[in-house]
Amino acid sequence: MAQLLAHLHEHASPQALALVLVLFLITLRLLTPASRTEELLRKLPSPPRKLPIIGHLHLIGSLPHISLRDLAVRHGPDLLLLRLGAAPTLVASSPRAARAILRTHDHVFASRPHSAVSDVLFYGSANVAFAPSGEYWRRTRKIVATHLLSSGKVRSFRPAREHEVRLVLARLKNSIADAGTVAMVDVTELLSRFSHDVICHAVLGRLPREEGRNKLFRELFKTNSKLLGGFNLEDYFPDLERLGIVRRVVLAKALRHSKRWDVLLDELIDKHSAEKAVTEEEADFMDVLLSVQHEYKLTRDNIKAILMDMFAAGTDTTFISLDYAMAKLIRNPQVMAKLQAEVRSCATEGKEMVTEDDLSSMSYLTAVMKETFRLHPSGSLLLPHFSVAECDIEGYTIPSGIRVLVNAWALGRDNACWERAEEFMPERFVEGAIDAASDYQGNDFRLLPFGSGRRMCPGINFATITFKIILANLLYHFDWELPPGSKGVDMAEVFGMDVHRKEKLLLVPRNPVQMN
Ligand code: HEM
Repeated sequence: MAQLLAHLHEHASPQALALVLVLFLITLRLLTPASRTEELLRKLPSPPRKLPIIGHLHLIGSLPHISLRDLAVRHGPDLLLLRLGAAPTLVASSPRAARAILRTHDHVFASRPHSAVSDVLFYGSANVAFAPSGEYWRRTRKIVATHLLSSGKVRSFRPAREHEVRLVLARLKNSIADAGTVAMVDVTELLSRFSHDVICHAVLGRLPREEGRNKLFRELFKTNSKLLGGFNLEDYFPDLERLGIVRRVVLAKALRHSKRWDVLLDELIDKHSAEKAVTEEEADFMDVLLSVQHEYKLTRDNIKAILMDMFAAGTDTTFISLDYAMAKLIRNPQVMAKLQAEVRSCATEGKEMVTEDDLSSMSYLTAVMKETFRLHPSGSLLLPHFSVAECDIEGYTIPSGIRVLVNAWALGRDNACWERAEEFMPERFVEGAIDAASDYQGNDFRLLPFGSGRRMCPGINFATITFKIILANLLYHFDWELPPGSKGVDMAEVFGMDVHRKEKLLLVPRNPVQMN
């Protein structure tokens, strides 16, 4: 069969190839008797209009977090089973269901489904984020949580973050000086570059900053996101992978791309190994990983996969949240004014910049951040989880081997959980308000931008301090407006690896008239 498909791929039209695949999959399905898994799945709430082969895939639009919320409202508000191709996928859309999956039965759902693209990009899914649960994942997660992203290590990167903030401020001041009249700034690009540079600094900070290296990382990472975020046929039709042509056809691009990463990471590891030892405070992520390599039995490929994870998990997520925050502030001038007043009140005369010491007294800044996470969690469906045993939830038995999505986006907008759920209202989180006690640390199952439980994001401290320090400084130093003639901020979204705004955020920064 594999040979036949390879032959067809060379010589036949795409339509003929598709027809052969469809016939093959139908035959395979008809020949397979209904299993216990299938019997359990049939009891779960599921939308009608399932089509042969593709199942419910046609019901998932270009913005899956929205389609899934709408399907849940109609057919399964807590749990909903979808047949996405050959991959049964359970969607949790209520705080109760999210709690059952991420807390009560966390040990059952803490694995990840297999992804052929991730296998290629991350040296056999040897990164933390896509590794299946088990001894390797526990070991690498421990390294990341205790050595790279512990609160002490995150604090030690304070000079690096403040350095990157200063570079952004200098760039903005130059744009204003150069423009003479109105300096239009691509804020989306500015924030994306900042988030990447902060991670590059943390990962490789000890090496001299080479011209163009961070840009190369940004380019490489963009392709990663496209490859991981796209519709990967083999994730929904695992039979195709077993036929062997997937590797040759579908994954060819991922293979070529992974070679570029491999060369770059090898070069950087060699440079680090050649340098003499550094103190604990000076050590960047690469130093730390090399220093624990033997203790944790890491191969060179393991180290590369973990390093790539830092870029993959830590850059777009942070910049997308910042981009939404700025967009929301522009659309809500009274919130912008209130936040700006708080940030500026911390400034003593002639203060060069807001520092991380100042942030602890800015409670409204924290409220704005929470509200941004509530409405726009960049990982709208978290990362997919995977069940490794049977377990009972809400009167249903969920079989082993099922993909599970938690719709964090839907939780944050649930009218039954939040007052005026669709409104950007940071006031809900300030002291004395109804949701003041709510946090994003995985304890409030209405607000899960970082997930909860064993697979919860280990980068929360890194992400939130990065978010606050740049936002506070952007508002401290500049007043922000839409460019003349602009019709407003377009909030249209695109779904990829993360959900993000489609259009660039173009704004005009102005030096404030007077600062108190
Ligand atoms: C605003 C920024 C961020 C958001 C919204 C975010 C969100 C998330 C989410 C939703 C998950 C998946 C949780 C699950 O599957 O249940 C995750 C996993 C992860 N994040 Fe973050 N993240 C952010 C920043 C970061 C940063 C800065 C880093 C590291 C530098 C990081 C490292 C990771 C890693 C390694 C995982 C995989 C954990 C595992 O599978 O065990 N994240 N993040």
